[in-house]
Amino acid sequence: MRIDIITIFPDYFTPLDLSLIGKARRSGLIDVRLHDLRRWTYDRHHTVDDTPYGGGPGMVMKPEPWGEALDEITADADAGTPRLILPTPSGLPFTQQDAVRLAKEPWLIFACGRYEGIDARVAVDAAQRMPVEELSIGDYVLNGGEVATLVIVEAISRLLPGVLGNVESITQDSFAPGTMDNLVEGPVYTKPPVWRGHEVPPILLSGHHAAIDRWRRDEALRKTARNRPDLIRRLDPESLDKRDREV
Ligand SMILES: Nc1cc(-c2ccc3ccn(Cc4ccccc4)c3c2)n[nH]1
Repeated sequence: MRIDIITIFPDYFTPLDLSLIGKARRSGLIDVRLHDLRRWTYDRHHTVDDTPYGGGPGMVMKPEPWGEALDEITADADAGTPRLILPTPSGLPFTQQDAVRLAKEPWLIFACGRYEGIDARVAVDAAQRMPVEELSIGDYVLNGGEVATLVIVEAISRLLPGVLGNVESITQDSFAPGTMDNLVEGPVYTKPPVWRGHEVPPILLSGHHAAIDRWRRDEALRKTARNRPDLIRRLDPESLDKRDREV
């Protein structure tokens, strides 16, 4: 997968050199390219923002640098058609299902806005040449799109074949399609069996794998009901067996 990130703060993305994503980049599994938006400004101050039409507080990002940046980056015709991702508080909620869907894309471009956002015409113009998605990572306001882009890139990259050593752990993720659809995962434990007087639930040391799987599903249902009753309401009753309904 190719990922282009356009930002006025490229240093925000040094975390993508670390850990599993860093390893995936070095092995060529993911091709991440950072672009400083100011490269497409030509005035002495490399201006990327201006006052909002209609008045109001703050500044808006000018359309010209974005248009030229996207033109140059997408001119790389042999890489296929990219999908443009625009993090914004007003976007569609980004979910695990979106991560699964976007992990299948060959090329993503992330436009990291700042100030009060990017001139709306940038998304309209880009949509004439590629699919554009405005995505929110949650109902809180950040100062720009960089942190949201890091979140989305990590959620997608960990699903790419070869990035995580243990594929199994993906299927047991919270919200993972299939067994964990709309459930959060339950508690996890490791050695020692007793720590500060706290015991690991004996079932997990029993070796009875069917019973262990049952216990884990019960705990996932309990934790989902406690922390995410909104997800319980979304559960397809067909996906619940008789035992589930007793939890
Ligand atoms: N889920 C999520 C995404 C963002 C986000 C993404 C990109 C930008 C670009 C500028 N801002 C600041 C901003 C403040 C207020 C109104 C609009 C924009 C951004 C915030 N916040 N929260």
